[in-house]
Amino acid sequence: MQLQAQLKVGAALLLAVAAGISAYVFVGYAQGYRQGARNLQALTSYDQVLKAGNAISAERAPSNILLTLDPRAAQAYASTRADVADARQHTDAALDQLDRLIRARPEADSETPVLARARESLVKARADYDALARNAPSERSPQDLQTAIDILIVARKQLDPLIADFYREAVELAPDQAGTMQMARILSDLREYGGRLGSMLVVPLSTPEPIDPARRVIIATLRGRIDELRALMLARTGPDDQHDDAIERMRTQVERGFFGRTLALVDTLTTRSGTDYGIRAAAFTSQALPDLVALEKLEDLFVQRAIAHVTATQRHERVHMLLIGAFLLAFFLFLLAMLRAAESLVIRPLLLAKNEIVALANGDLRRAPRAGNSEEARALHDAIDTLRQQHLRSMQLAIERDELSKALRRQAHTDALTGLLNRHALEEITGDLSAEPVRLSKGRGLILIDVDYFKPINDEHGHIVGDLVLREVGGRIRQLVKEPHMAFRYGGEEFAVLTNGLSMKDLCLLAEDIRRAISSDNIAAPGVSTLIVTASFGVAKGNLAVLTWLDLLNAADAALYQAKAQGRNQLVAAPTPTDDMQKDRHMPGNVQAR
Ligand SMILES: Nc1nc2c(ncn2[C@@H]2O[C@H](COP(=O)(O)OP(=O)(O)OP(=O)(O)O)[C@@H](O)[C@H]2O)c(=O)[nH]1
Repeated sequence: MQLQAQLKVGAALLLAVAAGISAYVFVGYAQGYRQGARNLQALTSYDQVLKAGNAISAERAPSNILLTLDPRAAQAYASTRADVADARQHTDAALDQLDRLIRARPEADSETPVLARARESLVKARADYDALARNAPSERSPQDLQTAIDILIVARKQLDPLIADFYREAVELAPDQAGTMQMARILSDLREYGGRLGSMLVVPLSTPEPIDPARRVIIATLRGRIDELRALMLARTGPDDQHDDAIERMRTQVERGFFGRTLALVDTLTTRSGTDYGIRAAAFTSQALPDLVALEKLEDLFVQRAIAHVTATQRHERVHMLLIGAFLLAFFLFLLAMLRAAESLVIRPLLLAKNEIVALANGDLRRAPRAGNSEEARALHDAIDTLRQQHLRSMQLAIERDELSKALRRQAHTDALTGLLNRHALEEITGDLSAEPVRLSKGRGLILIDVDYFKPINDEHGHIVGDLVLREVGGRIRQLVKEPHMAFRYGGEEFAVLTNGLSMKDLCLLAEDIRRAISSDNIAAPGVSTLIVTASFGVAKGNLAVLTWLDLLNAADAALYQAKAQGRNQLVAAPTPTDDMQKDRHMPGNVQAR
């Protein structure tokens, strides 16, 4: 597999593993987050049902005060009526909000019957209150007053199952907040029992009349219940309880107000046997109300603390989910960057290096553009450069060797004295004449030239002059022999001209030109005034009788021999089958057929 593909597969595997681990952790946090959302919903419902309960409880205070007022005392009556209207509006809003929360829950599809019953009781209680309030105080029977008060208490009681349900649900979902929520419930109960306790005194105080035994039993029961709740509250407040300044301040206020002042007043009033209570119902209610409100506030502080805790946990889970997502994204980008870096730092330089090496092997010595700045890429390119230098050197060496061998060849084929090709060169063309005869191509012709009476020149003028004569004769031959014909020094004072494509007639004309060129001019030599040499020529051409190089040489040699024999300074053409018939007609000047 290619390195690039391997890297991609590796990166994909790494990404898959990272994604798997992240997904596992992410799912954990997501579950926590969802759980947090459910906890928050449960806590919000619990908070709202407590608020609704408190609202009904709170509605009692202005309603009870209204029952103590005379409609004719218009200002006080109207003001309290407005308070009642506000309280009712507050209760309705709280119940509506609770209704909405219940409907928003996945399991609920309509208003709970509990809530419907609470609303019914409220409607009825409010109607009773309103009917009573319209009458003059003297026309309000204590019995009717108590009935209206009781119905309002019943309305509040209707919510108890809902409070219990939501409390249980909230504790189950967020057990770590159980203590806080229990505190809230205790405070809510305290607020209700405190309110009911006050309501039990409204009729005796407003009539006024002595507290009847039945009412005393109820008051004693409520008082006992309040003490129990207080004990429970104190038991729940341990040294490990979370410290919270706002809660502590409110707790102190509750201790002093509700448990101190209000309960002491209730206890004082309930121990009276006559009707001289020393305080009117409205004043009593107004005095007790802030302490009941403090209970509500303390309860709310506890619920809000639990909600804040769950919200913080949920935010924490969300931050973790975002962090995991960011990590995955960063990891993906990192892998992508690594892949790109590997491609530009490793793969591209490798591919370019491969191409460069292939080009080098094919003889392309050009430098390729460099790729990759890594030390390894540079080292690779340096190595290729070294290879290129070596390749260049060996190519130069090969060229030099080639030129040298050409020069040697030339040297081996050149006669040092005349500069003409030597006999060895001729034999390269004609082959080894002593071995198997080599067939001659038809157009070939040969002129053998032998300087006449050369020995006497040597003898008379010395070898140096003899050499000079040979050089001059060779030069005059070269002047006349052009491509494709070739001139050779055949040996000693003998020369040869090898022709190609010439007819016998042209061959003889060439030989005659050479003969005249040799003999026509004086050869200048130091110490010699007149030096004219002649030469004899034997001319032969491939024909029906001359089929091999040996035949050609023998034929030319025989013709030369004849030219010598006939007096020298002439040329003799070797006979051909056709030549026999036409010899006299075509032979130029000094030419004779043998
Ligand atoms: N200076 C010189 N003389 C050479 C060279 N090669 C051969 N010779 C001489 O050439 C002479 C050839 O003489 P011969 O073969 O007798 O021929 P000739 O004197 O030319 O007489 P014919 O060919 O019969 O006309 C010899 O004396 C050789 O020594 C050479 O390279 N330089």
